[in-house]
Amino acid sequence: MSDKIFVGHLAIDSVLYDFMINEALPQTGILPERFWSGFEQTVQSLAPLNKALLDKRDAFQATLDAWYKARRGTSLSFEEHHAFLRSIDYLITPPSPSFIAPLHVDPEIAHCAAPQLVVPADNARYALNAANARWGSLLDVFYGTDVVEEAVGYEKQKDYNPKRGEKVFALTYDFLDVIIPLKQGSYRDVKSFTVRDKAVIMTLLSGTDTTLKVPEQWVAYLEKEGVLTSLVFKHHGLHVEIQFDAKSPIGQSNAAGIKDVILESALSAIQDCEDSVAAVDSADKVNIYRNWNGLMKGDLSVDFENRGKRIHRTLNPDKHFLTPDGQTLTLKGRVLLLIRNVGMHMYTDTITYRGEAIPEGFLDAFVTTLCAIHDVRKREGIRNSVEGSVYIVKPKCHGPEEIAFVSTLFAQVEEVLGLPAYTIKMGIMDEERRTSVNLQACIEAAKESVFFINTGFLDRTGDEIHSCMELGVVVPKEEMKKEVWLKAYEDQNVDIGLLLGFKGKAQIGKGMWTMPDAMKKMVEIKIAHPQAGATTAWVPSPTAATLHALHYHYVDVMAKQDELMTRQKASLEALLTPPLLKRALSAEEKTKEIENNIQSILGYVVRWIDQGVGCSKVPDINNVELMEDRATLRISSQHLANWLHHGLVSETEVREAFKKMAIIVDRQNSHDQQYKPMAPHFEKSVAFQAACDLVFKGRVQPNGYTEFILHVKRKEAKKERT
Ligand SMILES: CC(=O)SCCNC(=O)CCNC(=O)[C@H](O)C(C)(C)COP(=O)(O)OP(=O)(O)OC[C@H]1O[C@@H](n2cnc3c(N)ncnc32)[C@H](O)[C@@H]1OP(=O)(O)O
Ligand SMILES: O=CC(=O)O
Ligand SMILES: [Mg+2]
Repeated sequence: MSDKIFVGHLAIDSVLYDFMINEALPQTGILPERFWSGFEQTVQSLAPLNKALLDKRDAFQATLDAWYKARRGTSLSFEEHHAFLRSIDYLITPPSPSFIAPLHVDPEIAHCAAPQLVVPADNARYALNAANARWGSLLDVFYGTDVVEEAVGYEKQKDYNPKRGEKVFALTYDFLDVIIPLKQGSYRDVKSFTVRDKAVIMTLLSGTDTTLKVPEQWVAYLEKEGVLTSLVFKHHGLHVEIQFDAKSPIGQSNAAGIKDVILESALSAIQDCEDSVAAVDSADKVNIYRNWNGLMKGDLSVDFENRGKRIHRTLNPDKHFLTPDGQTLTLKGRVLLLIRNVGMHMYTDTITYRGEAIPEGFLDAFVTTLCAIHDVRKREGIRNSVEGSVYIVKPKCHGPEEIAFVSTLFAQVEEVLGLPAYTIKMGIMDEERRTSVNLQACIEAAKESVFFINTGFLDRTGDEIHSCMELGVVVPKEEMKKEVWLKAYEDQNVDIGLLLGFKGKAQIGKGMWTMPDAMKKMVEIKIAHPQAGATTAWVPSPTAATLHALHYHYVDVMAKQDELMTRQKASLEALLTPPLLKRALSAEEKTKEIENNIQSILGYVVRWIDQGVGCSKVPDINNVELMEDRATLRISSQHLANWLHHGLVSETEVREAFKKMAIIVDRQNSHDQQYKPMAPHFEKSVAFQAACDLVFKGRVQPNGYTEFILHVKRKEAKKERT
């Protein structure tokens, strides 16, 4: 138990206090007195409003529950449903469209279409890797993933497999031929690349010289001792670097001596303090803040061992090249970092005010912005936002009033920290039903600061199930993706973004790829995101970022957006069509669904509770590894809670399935020395109990959120260990 430091009416945990005084505040120009008094005033003035808005959420849900319950089993009329939602002000009249007007938005957000990486901010090794994920080797991601099948003879081996390498080069040449085409021939026919008279010349195996179809695509190069080592091209605003070293093992495998092809990959990355971390006390919060502070100062580093090798990881420097005219071209070595704060429903006792826990989002907003001042004030060295902005992603807001409230909070933070108005830009997660149905008004409420709208379809699915819990049984989880509300939701987000002038100013983003190892499938499917007009979409790893970057070369998103501006807008009727089951399920289908959900829940929760891991790869019932975080947990737990509530499955069946799947999850984790099995003493496993609570008490969790149960149980597990 750490000590409390008392400042005004605040009682601050000493772990946080020491971090603030010794690490975050120095060099920001903000005196501790100013920080704490501004913080206290904010809590005093805004915490009651925070609470009132949460009460309003509960009141809405109670009203929805009663109305839906009365209509259970009847066919829902859109007109009646619509009139009801209007009558209770759940649905408001959209304001007349007016363009957003954020200023000082970095080019990575405003002008480029590219992948967005998300990373748990509590893991310095991953957090640094994400910051450096701007550049990724195309050869490595083709070679190292299932994009190239491991057919006989083509397997990944301990040493380089040249046969697999040939396939990698074949795919690479195909890509280059499409996006940086030659006037004549193919990259596979090039025996040498040269820079001559401010032009790039490709000499083909036939002896013919050729160049680019569009010469302006070549933007820079590098030479070492008169030998060409690098050529840089630009396509759809993204850079592609071909590196040469004829003496390297890979360079020797091809006539032109190509050592690597490097793609500009993730242009932005979200350091996540929310759904992918397990942060339940001051030590956890400070760990996250310390990583973010190091990223903003530019001095975060980490030492670790990987496959017997010692690695010292720091932020990558910028890259420098020569333009054809002999000028220096500097390209950023790192992604633009954004930070996701927690939602309004989270409270923390890391600081108490007059003895009460405070909204954790207030603490996140103050501390993460304070840390970002280190970057905002920099003029040289390792910089994040060259425009001097701080990008906060705000999750789980319900409707325009809450967005307006967050704007007020951010304005207060700016005032206390002496920052110009709207230094803090807001990323709006469109991931709760009340936000989706009022999206235009939500954006209007943050029009001076909004830098993205993103369809967090995972939380949105959980909220869809919870919102209409009383209406009836929902479809199996997998079938949810085909439901009409989901398509309307995705389309509407793009429609409204375009209507309100996001093009060239802010991102229209799409959700996470949840199968981190299924890269071939991702390459086939995730092209749908830029095709739908999204300027970015989430990926779970740097490898996925490099592969998803291909899609932004194949699709001209800006042209796509122009095309979409005139399409028929998504309908509110479709958006408000609940995903109800309309057919009978076989006993086998039911069992499969229950067991699949329970395996995901247990596999995720056991690591959360016992080891504090907030994001995990967990195999589903078909052995496909899935990314699980609190949003996917919200879906699985709400889904089971719905089936239980409507008697589609019994409590006994679910309890038996929990025990059966716990044995399987224990087996899946048997390689982990730190793992504590749940079977056979289920009643003694805090993790097992937490997982059961999430389902059996799921229906009464506010908005179906999982964090209330998780936090209590994680604290209990931590206490057990001390
Ligand atoms: C609904 C939502 O809110 S989605 C947003 C929240 N979700 C996320 O943020 C997902 C982020 N991704 C992850 O956390 C991880 O990729 C997981 C948990 C899915 C898988 O992690 P692991 O099983 O450890 O991955 P795996 O073993 O395949 O790869 C590890 C390597 O990839 C890197 N890596 C994996 N994910 C990331 C990431 N998101 N950012 C940066 N690097 C990453 C690691 O640094 C490591 O490389 P290193 O050894 O050089 O450090
Ligand atoms: O935050 C993302 C989501 O899908 O939820
Ligand atoms: Mg979410």
